[in-house]
Amino acid sequence: MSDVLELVDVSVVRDGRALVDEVSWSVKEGERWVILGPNGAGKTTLLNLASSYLFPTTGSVTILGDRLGGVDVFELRPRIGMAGIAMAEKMPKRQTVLQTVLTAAYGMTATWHEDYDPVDEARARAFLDRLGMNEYLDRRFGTLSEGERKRTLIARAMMTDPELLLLDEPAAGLDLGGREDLVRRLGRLARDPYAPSMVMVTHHVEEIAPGFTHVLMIRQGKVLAAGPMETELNSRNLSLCFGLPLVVERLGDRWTARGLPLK
Ligand SMILES: Nc1ncnc2c1ncn2[C@@H]1O[C@H](COP(=O)(O)OP(=O)(O)OP(=O)(O)O)[C@@H](O)[C@H]1O
Repeated sequence: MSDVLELVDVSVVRDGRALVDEVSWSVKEGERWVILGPNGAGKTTLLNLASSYLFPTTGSVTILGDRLGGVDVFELRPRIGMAGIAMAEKMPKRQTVLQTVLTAAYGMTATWHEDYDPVDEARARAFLDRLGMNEYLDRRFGTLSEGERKRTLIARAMMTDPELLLLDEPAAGLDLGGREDLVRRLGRLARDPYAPSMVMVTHHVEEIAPGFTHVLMIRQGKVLAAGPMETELNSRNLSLCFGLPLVVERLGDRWTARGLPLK
């Protein structure tokens, strides 16, 4: 299996502080990673490196075989799908759901008056259908609920047929039903052998969909644990990661965690 993403001794330093501190991490083809860590740990900074929107201060980042610094990022970016809050903010609110997804095929966020290829439109409809959005095709993006927006942006991220899919807190802000609906859909995607390699940032182990294979835990920019979910996602690592005693349990193909009561 080849590396989809490889970070070697990567640091990102701002104002004399390492936001990401000598991180070495690799994602191989077909793996589905979860990044866990407390607020401010450096999770989004890692995704920004992985999506080529941020260059490291030191160390090397290789994405889909191309090393950052030696490649035209505008050729690399269409090969990476990204869905997250930063992307939601860039989307024109008056654009319809279908247009929001379709514009990704043309590397744009806004629609112009060019004619779209019917093949692209069919693909956009199919991705939206897979994410349960086929009733909303003509709705304006700005009128969608949080969950509907997140599902639209995941469909959008799939549109360029990416080799690497990056999801930044896809379930944040969703109610219980919305979260469970999204987890089911992400689980279907994660188990699809034709789906791209995936990296998902989350704060909650309950949001880990079945089919995710590996976990990276970071704290204060440093890697605390990285490897297969079965061995690395345990109470010891999670407690060290979040800085309080936690118990993590596996229930079937899902995970749950809780803090121990105060004495
Ligand atoms: N451009 C910047 N200059 C200085 N500090 C920054 C910059 N960007 C991010 N930071 C800081 O770097 C740290 C890591 O930020 P990052 O957004 O990667 O964390 P995170 O793990 O995604 O956090 P959260 O879970 O709260 O979203 C934070 O303390 C943040 O304030």
